[in-house]
Amino acid sequence: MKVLSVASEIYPLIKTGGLADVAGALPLALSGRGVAMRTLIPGYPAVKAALGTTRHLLHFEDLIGVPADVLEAKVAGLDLLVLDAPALFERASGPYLDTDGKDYSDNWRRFAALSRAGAEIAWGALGDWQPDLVHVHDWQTGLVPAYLRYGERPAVPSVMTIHNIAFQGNFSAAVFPALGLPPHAFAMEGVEYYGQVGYLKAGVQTAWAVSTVSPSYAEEILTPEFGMGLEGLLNRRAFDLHGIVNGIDVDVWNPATDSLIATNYKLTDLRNRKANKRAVERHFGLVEDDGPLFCVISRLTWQKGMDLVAAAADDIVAQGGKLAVLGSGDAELVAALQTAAARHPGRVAITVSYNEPLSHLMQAGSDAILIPSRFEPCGLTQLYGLRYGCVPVVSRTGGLNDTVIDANPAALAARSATGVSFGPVTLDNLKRAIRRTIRLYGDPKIWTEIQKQGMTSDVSWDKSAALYADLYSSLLPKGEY
Ligand SMILES: Nc1ncnc2c1ncn2[C@@H]1O[C@H](COP(=O)(O)OP(=O)(O)O[C@H]2O[C@H](CO)[C@@H](O)[C@H](O)[C@H]2O)[C@@H](O)[C@H]1O
Repeated sequence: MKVLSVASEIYPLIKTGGLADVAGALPLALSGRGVAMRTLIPGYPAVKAALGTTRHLLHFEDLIGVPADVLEAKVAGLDLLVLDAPALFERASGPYLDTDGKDYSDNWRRFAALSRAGAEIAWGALGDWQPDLVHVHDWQTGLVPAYLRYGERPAVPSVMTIHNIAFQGNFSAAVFPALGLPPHAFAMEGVEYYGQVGYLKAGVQTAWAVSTVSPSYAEEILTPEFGMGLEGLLNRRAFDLHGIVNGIDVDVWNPATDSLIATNYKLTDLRNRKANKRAVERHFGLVEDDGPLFCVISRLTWQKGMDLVAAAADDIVAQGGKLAVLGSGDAELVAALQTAAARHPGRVAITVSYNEPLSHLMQAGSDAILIPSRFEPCGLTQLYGLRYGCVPVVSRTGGLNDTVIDANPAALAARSATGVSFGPVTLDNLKRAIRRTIRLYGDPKIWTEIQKQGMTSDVSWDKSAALYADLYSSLLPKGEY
């Protein structure tokens, strides 16, 4: 089966969050299941710099107002189609934001162009390669299924995956005429969304199937609390809505072979984690002792409950713990965490940056990772934590709920506990969960058991890749696959 994936970021070429990890891992996970996936991504400077040999496949004279080309390249086992449109993608700062941290004012055009190119390729523009199905991710590619639906060309099945419903890509109705959709597409059953053009809404409305990245989150987004305005439409599409939990690339994230950590270790020699703990403490300027070391690796946002982490820091320290934070994001939350660090030199520290190698070392050396998200479609850092024996302390929501087994008395007795979970998300409940974690840490036998149970839980893509392959097959003409 041939599948075109369209995504606005992909690991290891360009990454601002979990979407990149999934877009990069899924093609590899699916290749053993009879799915040949090619991924269309924008030609940002970082992407073009990583390409090596390319082949020119396609030229657009006017792709939503600009000329563009499609190049083919193979990088890190990925079969890439790169949309080379310098006017849209060659920018000095990140994929979505300018140097002041504001959305590029032409994001509507940039991602309409990506989507339009995806639709043209789906219709066979490459000539010798036409996909059987298109899989698109998040609002940046939400117009692909809409173009396919309104294109008056042969139907192509599509799957739209929601990684984060908080980002919806809503733009003024004034951009609609430039999108190249027929006038009747600007309607409730099309791309119109509360008087605007909604890219994610368009995708959810017009894709053949919709998925999100965990079963719990697929239930949650049917409610007003989590649906963020899309719950009505999602309820209408509930039969076509699937929750498939993310996996991780267990080769990239393997403590036994990871070259980004200080000392490699396996389940059988967890004592080697200590050298990594010392390395984390040194990096962050924390005192070197055996008290529990908590870490955070996250976008610093309200979604991720980072205000609560800042408020819980005093409690961690009062109980002999330490806290190392790696992240970037909202200035207010950065300031709150920096203030906590200033209150507790040597006990609380923050590195404000995006640092992939450091994130590996932190998973390898910290005792526990705090993830008190207010909503979490899946979450990947708890999966990395499980794989690295860094015990996840998570809120009971979305994918966190589906992937971490709380160390309650029953789970401890059954030897199935893999972390600590709490809910609802309040400061008191987070503090209670931290206290419980520190108590568990105080009993080395139980703690090691929790670590080992986490390290042996299946966080690979195996099961979920099979579910995606089944979902794709279910959309193709019967008997074809
Ligand atoms: N400062 C930093 N330095 C280095 N690495 C950092 C970092 N900050 C974050 N990361 C990394 O970025 C990724 C974040 O992925 P998450 O799944 O936790 O959240 P995100 O909200 O981005 O993804 C959305 O999409 C994913 C994919 O579906 C869902 O799991 C998730 O719930 C949803 O919100 C992880 O690989 C993490 O290690």
